[in-house]
Amino acid sequence: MTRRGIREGRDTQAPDAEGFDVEEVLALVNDGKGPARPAGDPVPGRTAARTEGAAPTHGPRTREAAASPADRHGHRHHATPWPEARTVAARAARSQAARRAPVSVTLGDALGLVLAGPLTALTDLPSFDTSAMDGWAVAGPGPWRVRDEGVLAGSTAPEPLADGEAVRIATGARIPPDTTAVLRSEHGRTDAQGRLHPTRDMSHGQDIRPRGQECRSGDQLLPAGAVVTPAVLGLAAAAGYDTLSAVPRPRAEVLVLGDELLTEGRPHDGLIRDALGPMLPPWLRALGAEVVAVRRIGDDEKALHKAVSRSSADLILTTGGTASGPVDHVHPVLRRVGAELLVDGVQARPGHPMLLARTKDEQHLVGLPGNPLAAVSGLLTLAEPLLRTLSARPAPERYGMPLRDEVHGHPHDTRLVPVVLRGDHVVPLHYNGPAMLRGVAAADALAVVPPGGARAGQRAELLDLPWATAGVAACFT
Ligand SMILES: Nc1nc2c(c(=O)[nH]1)N[C@H]1C(S)=C(S)[C@@H](COP(=O)(O)OP(=O)(O)OC[C@H]3O[C@@H](n4cnc5c(N)ncnc54)[C@H](O)[C@@H]3O)O[C@H]1N2
Ligand code: MOO
Repeated sequence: MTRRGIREGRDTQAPDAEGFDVEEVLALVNDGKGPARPAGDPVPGRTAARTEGAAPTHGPRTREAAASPADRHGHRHHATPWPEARTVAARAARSQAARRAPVSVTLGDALGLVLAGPLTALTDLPSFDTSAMDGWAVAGPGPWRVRDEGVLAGSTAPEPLADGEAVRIATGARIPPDTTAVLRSEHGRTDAQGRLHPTRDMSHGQDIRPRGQECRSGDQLLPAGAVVTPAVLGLAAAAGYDTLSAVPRPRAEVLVLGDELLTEGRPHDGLIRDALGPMLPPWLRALGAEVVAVRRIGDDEKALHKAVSRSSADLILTTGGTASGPVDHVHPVLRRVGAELLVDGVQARPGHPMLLARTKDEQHLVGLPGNPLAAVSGLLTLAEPLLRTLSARPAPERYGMPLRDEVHGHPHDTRLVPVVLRGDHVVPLHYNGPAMLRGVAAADALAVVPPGGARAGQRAELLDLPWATAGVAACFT
């Protein structure tokens, strides 16, 4: 089923049946008659939207990763275009050094991983001739004499049948040698002498699943690179596997910067709650990572340097400190550790100060801006493609849907705007400012709005939020 198919299927249910009241969300929906307060978009793009017909498209760029040093006085001149930033991030971890060797994992631990080699059948499936129905195994044409003892699933090798003989058999039981067909229980009747008669025509081999019908031992069932889904776990178990060879989850470490952050209670005295510490670990797990640590570093350059230089994670994510404020320590620390800046600012709103650096041959760092929606933007722009490469996951199929409403654009930068799916359209949400999570918390996806904006009815590329497609339990456990 296509993504659209899934969507349409879901949308045919009354939204209220899911406990999700459209009216409740109207306060968030960008319908032009929404809250008096504007959407919180800080960019000077409101007039630019009127040039919507001329909105540039995201063509592929050939320029290699921006390796320029950080400029503490602004990012504009070397900021990477948004589509290119994603490509750079996806390619950054392709080197042998960045990849980890496959691991053997039990089926119970393999969900969501990617197969490091093909899944090859360890047995024929079915591994013996099997009854497809409850009924009788019969030999030759009826009527048949019925044996006293039946054959159940899991029972040892049954005795061969003689011509004119039948035996009670259960679905999944081994077919006795010389059986010619299985007669379904609803298609047979026993006469006064105890002889079994068919009540309808039957064909030779009917309702027998022959050994090897699905596969022969050694057949390739799935190629290397397949994602282990619940169905793959079932197939692997059926085919005889106890463990699978898989690409391990990349290890991610989160470093939360900022002296102003509280970990509990209400904001007070200029202090605010840390929104990223609780949000990032489950989201990173949904993107394929194993989160090895979340550390709170404050605004302490020494502590940040120590944490970065000691980390053995495949990916370090910092939050905050990417801009040019007095305590924005990410760039200085990257210089101190001799990191190579691959992306230093992205032409994206929110989140333009986001960055990607190679700290060691086998280690990368994604600097997420501190504003929470800007951090989400950095997560989806840089961390998602990088983790996808490291975990060998396939790139999701790109797709888009028409916007119900016009979305104002930034003159130069790509905007990522939280949207909800409603029928054949996506509806942009209010509260999409860089410091706000209210929009994205109600959203199904982020719409990619090209520089210059998008008209109502214009198709926008969508970045799925993992829980919108898979459900919270499926993607986070
Ligand atoms: N002179 C300039 N100042 C700023 C620019 C700029 O281009 N020039 N860009 C602005 C933009 S856009 C963003 S986004 C932020 C990025 O700032 P940083 O990455 O350095 O982040 P901080 O300054 O540390 O924090 C920004 C903001 O976010 C709050 N924050 C930080 N961490 C968290 C957290 N874990 N949970 C919730 N909120 C958090 C922090 O208190 C600040 O309010 O820079 C602009 N400035
Ligand atoms: O536009 Mo910033 O990058 O506030 O998020």
